[in-house]
Amino acid sequence: MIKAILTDIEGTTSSLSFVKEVLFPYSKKKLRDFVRKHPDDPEVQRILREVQEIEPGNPIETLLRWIEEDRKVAPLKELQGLIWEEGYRSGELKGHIYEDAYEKLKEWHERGIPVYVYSSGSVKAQELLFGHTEHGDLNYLFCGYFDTRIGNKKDPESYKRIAKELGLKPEEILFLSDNPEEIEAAAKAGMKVVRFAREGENEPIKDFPYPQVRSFYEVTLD
Ligand SMILES: CSCCC(=O)C(=O)COP(=O)(O)O
Ligand SMILES: [Mg+2]
Repeated sequence: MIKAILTDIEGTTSSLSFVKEVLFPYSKKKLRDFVRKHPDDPEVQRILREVQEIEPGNPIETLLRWIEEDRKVAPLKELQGLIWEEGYRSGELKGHIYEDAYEKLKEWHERGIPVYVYSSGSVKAQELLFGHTEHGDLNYLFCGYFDTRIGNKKDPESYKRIAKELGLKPEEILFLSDNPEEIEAAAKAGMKVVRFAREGENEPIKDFPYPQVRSFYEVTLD
């Protein structure tokens, strides 16, 4: 029996194009200035040090390249969260959520089914996105958030760790994602899984051994 739902963001609750064509370019455009304006901010300085530990050299150039390469690296994701915060607060950014995701998440919330988020975006970035949607602040729909600090999304161990943190068996959790490698990792850990192939974003994969849907309306908890 499913006791909790764990959902990805990009390509699942929210559109790929919002992340790739709005959020990523925004962080790329603002990164240099943001770092320059925060020379004494301990969090920014800690992030820059962590970047240099991963890759020695100029951390700003490294971060800009990582954005281009869509690297899911914790310090990049944390810095992006800080940069996006300014955009959300000024109203320049609005978090995207698909209508079907909004409706189904609301329904699950009303039925008392706990929903958690697991995204490569930092926890702060996740809360900002859902905190600034056209439906207002939707963070009440979620019981908790996980990012890559718990582990890589393509590693089955990350899903076992999440289940342990939630005090549940992996088979009691339903994981939703558009990424087939994440789906395979979660299934390997023992979770129930559903892959999202949203119209115009992803195609269903032929002979994929797990269920695939076009929207949240097709997700059932039996
Ligand atoms: C939290 S919004 C930004 C999403 C992001 O930075 C990203 O890399 C998307 O990762 P996901 O795991 O949600 O597909
Ligand atoms: Mg995704």
